[in-house]
Amino acid sequence: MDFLDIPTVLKASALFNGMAALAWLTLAQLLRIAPRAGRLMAAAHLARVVSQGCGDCMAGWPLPLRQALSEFALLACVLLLLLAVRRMLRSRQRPRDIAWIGGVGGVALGAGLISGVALAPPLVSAAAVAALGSMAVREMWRGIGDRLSRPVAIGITLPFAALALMALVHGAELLLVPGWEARIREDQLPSAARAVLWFVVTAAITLSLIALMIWRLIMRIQHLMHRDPLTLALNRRAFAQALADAQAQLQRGRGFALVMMDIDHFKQVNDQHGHPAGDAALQHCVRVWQAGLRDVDRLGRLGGEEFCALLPLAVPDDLAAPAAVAERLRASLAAQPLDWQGTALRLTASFGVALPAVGDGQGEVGMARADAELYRAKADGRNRVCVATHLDGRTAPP
Ligand SMILES: Nc1nc2c(ncn2[C@@H]2O[C@H](COP(=O)(O)OP(=O)(O)OP(=O)(O)O)[C@@H](O)[C@H]2O)c(=O)[nH]1
Repeated sequence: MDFLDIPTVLKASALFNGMAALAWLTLAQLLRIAPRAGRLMAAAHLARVVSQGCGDCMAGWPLPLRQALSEFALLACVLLLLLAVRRMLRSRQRPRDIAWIGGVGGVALGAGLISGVALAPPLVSAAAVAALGSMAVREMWRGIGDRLSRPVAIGITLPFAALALMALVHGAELLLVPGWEARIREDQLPSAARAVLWFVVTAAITLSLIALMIWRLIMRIQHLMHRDPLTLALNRRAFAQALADAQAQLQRGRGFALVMMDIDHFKQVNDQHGHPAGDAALQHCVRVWQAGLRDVDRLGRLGGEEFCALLPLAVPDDLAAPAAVAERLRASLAAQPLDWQGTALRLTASFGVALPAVGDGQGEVGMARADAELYRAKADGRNRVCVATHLDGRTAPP
């Protein structure tokens, strides 16, 4: 690479990392987009600048000081990067493992620098970067592997795999290729090709994190579009879409049931305890019901205190299964009063269960039948489940 000299590459890399840190800070502080992950990424980029000797602004500094700063900054950079990945993926994993690797790596680095064995610090750094890089690959894959298309997930994960691999290869060459110790002692710069490769990997990692952030934003927007803001159940429009999709599946033999539910005497909660208590009651009911439903079930808020659950069925015509689910939901709500400012508010709800009709594009027939059963449950005294008596919803609506 005759057209590129190493100091130029290092300066370009320092400039890129400085600007990337500024961009992440702007996103985090001014726009409040992924603020914690953004701050961690900004710190990681600044650590990267230090690890590369800030372009060549440390040129006049004593070699041991430069080496110590560079190795510790590289370790810090990769630690911060992994923390940022976890924040971006909203991982609940505690950072204890990262703290351990950071602590052990830091002590080993310190010992290596003090020992005067020239190969020790870069070897420790390479091992730590390889370990942290592979952790990032594993976590990235766990977080997005089955939520994004395969090529996109591979593309986003690849730079972290490249980081781990390059650190491994560097560790191996330190051990196996003669002459490295002398090069480190004489403070020889890496080749231009090597410097460019590291620069490209750093830039690719930044792009991966940006892609992750955009994906998170899209997920957030979709969440806001599809969810009722108070209870986080599906909103009416999203539920209608889920129902239309389920109706389409019904043609292919995949059955489902509708469970319409309505909180009993909800107006009294508002009237006696105030609107905030009513809001808390709605949230409480959804919490209790969601806990009793499976991941494949969809719970939607149709409006006010009326909800509907769509339950995919293993056996298409089996009304007994959704009836049992509705009974369980009824019983669990009745058994778990809401604690409202020290007062136990006993809440109950009425349920109507029905099967959908084939060929009913938007599912209106099934909804009407479940609604009729709900009406019956209210009329029969509330806090009960009523199930459509005519089981064959496919051919003859009642
Ligand atoms: N706090 C709160 N109240 C709401 C919300 N949406 C609707 N409501 C109230 O829900 C109440 C519904 O009352 P009704 O339709 O009379 O039903 P109910 O009192 O539950 O009586 P039954 O259904 O017959 O048992 C009304 O007072 C609405 O103002 C909301 O988002 N928050």
